Amino acid sequence: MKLNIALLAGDGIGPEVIDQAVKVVDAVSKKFGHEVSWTSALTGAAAIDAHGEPYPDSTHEVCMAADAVLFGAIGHPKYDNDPKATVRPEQGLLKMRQKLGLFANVRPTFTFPSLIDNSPLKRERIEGTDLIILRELTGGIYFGERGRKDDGNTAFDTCTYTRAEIQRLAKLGFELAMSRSKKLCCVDKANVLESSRLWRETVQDMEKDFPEVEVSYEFVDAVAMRLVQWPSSYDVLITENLFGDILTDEASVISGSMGLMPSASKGVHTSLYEPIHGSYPQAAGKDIANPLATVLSAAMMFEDAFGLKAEADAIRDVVNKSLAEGIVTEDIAGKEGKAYKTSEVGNWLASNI
Ligand SMILES: NC(=O)C1=CN([C@@H]2O[C@H](COP(=O)(O)OP(=O)(O)OC[C@H]3O[C@@H](n4cnc5c(N)ncnc54)[C@H](O)[C@@H]3O)[C@@H](O)[C@H]2O)C=CC1
Ligand SMILES: CC(C)CC(=O)C(=O)O
Ligand SMILES: [Mg+2]
Repeated sequence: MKLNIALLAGDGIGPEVIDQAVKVVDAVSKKFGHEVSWTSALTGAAAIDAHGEPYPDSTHEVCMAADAVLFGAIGHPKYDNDPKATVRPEQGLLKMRQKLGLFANVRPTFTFPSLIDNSPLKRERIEGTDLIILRELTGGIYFGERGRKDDGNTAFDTCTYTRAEIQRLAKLGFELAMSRSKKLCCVDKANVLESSRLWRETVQDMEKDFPEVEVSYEFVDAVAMRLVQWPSSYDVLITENLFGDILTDEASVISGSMGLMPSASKGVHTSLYEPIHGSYPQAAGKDIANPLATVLSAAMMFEDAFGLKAEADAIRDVVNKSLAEGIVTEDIAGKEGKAYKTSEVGNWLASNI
């Protein structure tokens, strides 16, 4: 099979973790007889430096022409520490999600058998965790009207959702629940927010179309607590953009590191695969970041975008093997264990696949 993949490395550790994913994708493709064609393009601060904007049209064209997009991360401290910057890398991420119509971000949270004791949470709490947070990705407060009042001292951001936006995300959530344990949790703040009340009302209306799915409705503040208290009690959770962003970083603690959690962003025009973490600027250029979240995102790409499950499983198997054998970066190795470089982990994965 010919696999046309757009490659957006981005900023910070993005290029380093993407390099490892490319090695693994090339290795698994070789093993299974696929031909990979990579087309690279700039996003984020790298694109601002080269083109003056963080998601140039040329990058969009590359994404649209590809069968799938593999993305690293964007973000640079020079913008993070300058609140007055008007062009920012993150605008590129949002524009990319919007222009590609990537409305559903599938973020699984799971544990790795050999890492259970790496989590700061107790083994008995997290064992058996296998949940998916389905985060709405092109609506809500990240895309709503925002600004400053004339006095400059009052700022506002608006959270807006339409019924149709909620329905398309919730439909995926119900379908996902049907393919798993038939349990769905709608996470909102309907005791306060009108947009959350529309979420709840819309999901309640959809229940009749999926009578086998047991739906619960929980407030986001309580979910933030229960997620680390008793994560294995959840299966599929659906939620809006901001809540999903925050809850998934929190949930990564269950697995043991932010550097482990992959995601798939499903869309109208294409699908994009990306780690849930950011550009981790403190580690940029040091060859220490964990590449596994990006490698596992590539596994999701094989399964979802190309329907190649055996290839995806081969990647997951070699990742599990690397963890079991201690071929891990410093975030997992801890103070006593041997820490491998990002590139060493990538090389090991590619040669053991
Ligand atoms: N999708 C994206 O491109 C995202 C971009 N960002 C951007 O990234 C920049 C940094 O943001 P932060 O809030 O510091 O989030 P971050 O996710 O980059 O890093 C937070 C912490 O998570 C850990 N971490 C993240 N990735 C890791 C990896 N691969 N291996 C080991 N540990 C890892 C590190 O302890 C790090 O300090 C900002 O400019 C932000 O806007 C943030 C989140 C997502
Ligand atoms: C710019 C942010 C919305 C990026 C982020 O934190 C994420 O997508 O998880
Ligand atoms: Mg985030």
